[in-house]
Amino acid sequence: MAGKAHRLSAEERDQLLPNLRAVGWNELEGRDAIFKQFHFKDFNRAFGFMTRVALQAEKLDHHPEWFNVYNKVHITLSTHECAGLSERDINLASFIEGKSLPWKERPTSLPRGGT
Ligand SMILES: C[C@H](O)[C@H](O)[C@H]1CNC2=NC(N)=NC(=O)C2=N1
Repeated sequence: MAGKAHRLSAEERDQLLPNLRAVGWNELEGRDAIFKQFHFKDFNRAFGFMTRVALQAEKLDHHPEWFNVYNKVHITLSTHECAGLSERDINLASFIEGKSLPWKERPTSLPRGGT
């Protein structure tokens, strides 16, 4: 991992977060982190998704906080090193939204607070 993580500036957030908000990521209240709920057809698809994200997380040396029950995966991204949102979180979220997901297995996101 090149360099130390720094918390995103207001300008960086203005530039980087709208794209992620548009696909269902939200900023948490009370913590500098982003959150999204994924909903898959079944456990196999949820776990396959988690496996792809896990392998990429290892590559990036940047890991999600997540929770899985059956076909639901809740993901929180934040950088412990700087106690907040950094570019690493944006990179991991971008991967999650893109290359990790074969088209057919793209999850549909749930509104926050959904079940
Ligand atoms: C030692 C190792 O580089 C660090 O603990 C990495 C691993 N994965 C990480 N993941 C996240 N989300 N934040 C970090 O600061 C972080 N740091």
